[in-house]
Amino acid sequence: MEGVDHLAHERNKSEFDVDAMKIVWAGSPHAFVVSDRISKLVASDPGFRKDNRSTLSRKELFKNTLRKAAYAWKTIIDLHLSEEEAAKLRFYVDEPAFTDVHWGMFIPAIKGQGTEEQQQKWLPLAYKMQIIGCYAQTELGHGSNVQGLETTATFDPQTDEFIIHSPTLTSSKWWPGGLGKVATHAIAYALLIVGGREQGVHGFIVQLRSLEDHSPLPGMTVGDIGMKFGNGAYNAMDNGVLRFDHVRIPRNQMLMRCAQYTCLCMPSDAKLILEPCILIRVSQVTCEGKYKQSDVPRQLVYGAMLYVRQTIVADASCALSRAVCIATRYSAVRRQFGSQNGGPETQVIDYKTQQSRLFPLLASAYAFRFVGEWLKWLYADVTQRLQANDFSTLPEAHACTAGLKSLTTTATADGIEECRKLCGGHGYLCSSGLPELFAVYVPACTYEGENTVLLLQVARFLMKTVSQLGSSKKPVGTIAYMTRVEHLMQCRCGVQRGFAELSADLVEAAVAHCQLLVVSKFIEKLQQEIPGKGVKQQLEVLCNIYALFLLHKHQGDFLSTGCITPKHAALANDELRSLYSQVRPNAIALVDAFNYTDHYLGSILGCYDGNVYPKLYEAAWKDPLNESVVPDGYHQYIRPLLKQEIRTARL
Ligand SMILES: CC/C=C\C/C=C\C/C=C\CCCC(=O)SCCNC(=O)CCNC(=O)[C@H](O)C(C)(C)COP(=O)(O)OP(=O)(O)OC[C@H]1O[C@@H](n2cnc3c(N)ncnc32)[C@H](O)[C@@H]1OP(=O)(O)O
Ligand SMILES: Cc1cc2nc3c(=O)[nH]c(=O)nc-3n(C[C@H](O)[C@H](O)[C@H](O)COP(=O)(O)OP(=O)(O)OC[C@H]3O[C@@H](n4cnc5c(N)ncnc54)[C@H](O)[C@@H]3O)c2cc1C
Repeated sequence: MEGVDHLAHERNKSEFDVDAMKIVWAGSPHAFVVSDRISKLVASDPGFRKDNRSTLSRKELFKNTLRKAAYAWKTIIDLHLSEEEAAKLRFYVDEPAFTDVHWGMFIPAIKGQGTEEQQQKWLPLAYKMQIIGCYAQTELGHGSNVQGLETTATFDPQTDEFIIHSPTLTSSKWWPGGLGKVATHAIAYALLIVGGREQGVHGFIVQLRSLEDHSPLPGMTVGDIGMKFGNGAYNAMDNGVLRFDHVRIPRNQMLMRCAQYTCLCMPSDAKLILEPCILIRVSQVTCEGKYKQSDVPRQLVYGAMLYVRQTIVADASCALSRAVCIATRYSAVRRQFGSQNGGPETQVIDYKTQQSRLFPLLASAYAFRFVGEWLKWLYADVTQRLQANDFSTLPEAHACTAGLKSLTTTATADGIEECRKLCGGHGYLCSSGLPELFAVYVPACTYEGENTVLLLQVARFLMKTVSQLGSSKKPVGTIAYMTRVEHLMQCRCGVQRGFAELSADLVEAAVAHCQLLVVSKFIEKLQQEIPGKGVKQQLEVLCNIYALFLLHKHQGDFLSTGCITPKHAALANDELRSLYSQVRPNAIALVDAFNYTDHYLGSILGCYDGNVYPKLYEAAWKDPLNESVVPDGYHQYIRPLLKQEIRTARL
């Protein structure tokens, strides 16, 4: 019945202060208040409904997304929402759209790689959405290998312009979100060519479409790359294709914070030659044409990717927690087998197999939340250091963002699929919310750095650390523990056998390094002051589940390396079962702490009141296929089949 909480009996079992845990999950009392208010605002506004998405064609879906983006922007303006509140509104609207890339990549790239002048010119336009931006780096032929990008930006000293060109089919920009139909501007990454010399890949602000009639500007061939995985909401995103035909842009549209090309003061008869002049080191090119080679890492050009990767880790905890919330609530509602003397059947959440599959994912959602908080701090710290020309932590920041992005997105994608399976057949219904959540989420394992490619970066960082063991450069920060692997030094010559040869094993080592990072940050979180009755105790249980689940999963490695004995392994498994029993009475309260509205969850199986079956039944009849009792096509195809005369004796 409506209005009845079918999960009340579960909520009454809770042994901790759920409201206090909601604040821990949100990050602070302020963050909770903002999230709670904005999520309810979105949920209560029919303009943001999303329950009809699965019945729309791609063009209808896309147009509806444009409508929602415009409606969201109007809501932000009308309600005078802050940047924080606006970001929360876009989050709870929960619609993959061009705005994700505009706010999540285009603006951060200008902030991170634009000079002060460039920021002053372009950011006000972008913040007011008077231009809509996309991040055009990937090409048809290259995505992972950024240095292999083929788009060229050739400097023309005669006109003080860059000529942007797509020299080959494979140099076509391919995948950038928002590019296909909406973006008016792009940050296009291209190989800079100055005076015939290649100067590496840099970012350039390029206008794509007219601000008057939205038509592509001369020299631009641009469109959408077509339908993507499943029929999910990601098809509302216009990932595009773009070819440049000798498009000219002013020199001041090259993002120059990491590099600047200035005119040399040369005798008038000399050809103007431009050399990179890295502003950060204020290594101005002198009038005599002297240029001090700077040691600023060229990878500062990759700054936007560092930023997005750390946001993706936070996103992983959100996506995984959504799936776990659905599967946990449904596991408490669903009963199957186990009836005693005609009594109720057993809740599937009480089966040890269900607990052993579900509770590690619940623990992972919390673990990723906390490591995401730490990674946000690390990113802010490295950004501050860069301002002061301190590049010392940049390699570690790159390794951490790359590794944790890879680890958390893989675990989350796998976890969403596991949650679908934990819900049995009904998990395969769109009304469960899980198929769409999976379809929208899984590209996170690929975009912003393919996960294996990123783990190889972590492996490279670890091997570089090993190679420095014994030197005066002691490992610090997240690799400080490696001082305890001095024995690796002896086998260093083995390690030289070839990174490529060992890469599959090194990727596993990289995963282990990142798992250690997640566990250690969870432990550090528990060392903080955590208010609320029973809250810290619950988090300790979840931390132990996360760590012991990993120990169980990788038992072979721990045993074969002598890190644990078989006795330890047995004790760990026993403890894990005990921990599952401790979580069981608190499971519903632990997912309530995510504070998701039914609108945001978009799942009948995960609805707050647990009133699943009537809602499933009601939803079925809303499917367009049930608009007529006799389906279209019956008279044309089925009736002739049923009425056909059997002409051959054989049948
Ligand atoms: C939810 C997200 C929210 C908002 C986003 C909006 C919408 C969501 C939807 C989609 C977003 C996705 C958008 C995209 O996909 S954008 C395109 C992303 N593309 C990539 O990530 C490309 C991946 N490839 C790379 O990053 C690089 O090519 C590379 C693999 C790292 C190799 O680079 P390369 O130049 O060849 O360098 P190496 O020779 O491997 O290394 C040299 C040296 O540099 C160091 N390094 C590499 N990268 C970085 C970095 N980013 N920062 C700092 N340092 C870096 C590397 O460690 C090495 O150092 P050594 O000391 O070992 O020399
Ligand atoms: C939904 C979605 C949205 C996107 N949005 C954007 C966007 O807005 N802007 C943008 O610029 N791009 C975007 N991209 C593109 C995305 O960034 C790239 O697809 C991604 O970086 C992976 O690159 P790739 O496609 O070249 O993969 P590849 O590198 O071709 O990967 C193919 C396989 O090769 C393997 N591999 C590659 N190199 C190595 C190596 N050195 N050693 C071992 N194995 C290797 C990989 O592990 C993988 O298994 C998006 C992609 C998707 C799916």
